[in-house]
Amino acid sequence: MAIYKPETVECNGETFHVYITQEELQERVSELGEELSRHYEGRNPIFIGVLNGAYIFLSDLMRHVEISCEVDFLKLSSYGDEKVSSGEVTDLKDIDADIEDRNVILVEDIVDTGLSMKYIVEKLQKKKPASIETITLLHKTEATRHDVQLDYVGFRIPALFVLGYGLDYAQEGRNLAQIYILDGE
Ligand SMILES: O=P(O)(O)OC[C@H]1O[C@H](OP(=O)(O)OP(=O)(O)O)[C@H](O)[C@@H]1O
Ligand SMILES: Nc1nc2[nH]cnc2c(=O)[nH]1
Repeated sequence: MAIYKPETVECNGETFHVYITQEELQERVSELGEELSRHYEGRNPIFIGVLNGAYIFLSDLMRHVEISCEVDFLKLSSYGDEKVSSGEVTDLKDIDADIEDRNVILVEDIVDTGLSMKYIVEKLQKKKPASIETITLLHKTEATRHDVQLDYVGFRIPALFVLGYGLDYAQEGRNLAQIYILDGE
C-alpha cells in the first residue's frame, strides 16, 4: 500500500514542499514515546488529543508508549479555513472522561500563537486533574504570544505555515505523511 508523501504538493492553489520527512517524524515520535513511557511508568496517564490536527501524531505517539495509558479527545477550532488565527477559540467537543486526580498529557499537533493551548489548559485545570503536562509535535517559537508551558516538543520551527501529518489547509492535506511548507518560504 502506498504512503502519500510527494516531494511537492498543491493545496488550495498553493504549492508546498517537504520540510520534515516521514523518517525524521517517525524517529522523533518514537523518542517522545519512550520518554513519556519512562516518565509515566506506574501512573496510568490519560492522553487528551486536540482534534482535528493532533489525531495522526497522537495515534503514532501512543504506539510508542509502552505503559498502561488511556486516551480521550476534545475538539476546538480557531483557524477555520485561514492561515492565520481568528484570535477566538470555538469549543466543538469536550472530553468524556472524568480526569479528576488523573495524570493528563495534553497532545497538540502545533503551538503557533499559543492561544489554543492556553485556553485548553485553563479549561482542563477546572476539572481538577492530579497533573497536566503538554506535548506538541511542532512549536513556532517566534510566533507564540501567549504564556504556555510546553513540556515536550517534537520540533521547533519558524513562523511559517505548514501542512501535512494531520495539519490542514482549509481541511485538505491532513493525509500527507510528511510536514510541508509553503514554496518560497
Ligand atoms: O497556537 P494557536 O495559534 O492557537 O494554533 C494552534 C492550533 O491551530 C490548529 O487548530 P485549528 O484551529 O486549525 O483546528 P484543526 O486542528 O481542526 O485544524 C492546531 O491544531 C492547534 O490546535
Ligand atoms: N495547518 C496549519 N495549522 C496551523 N494552526 C496553527 N498554525 C498552523 C500552521 O502553520 N499550519
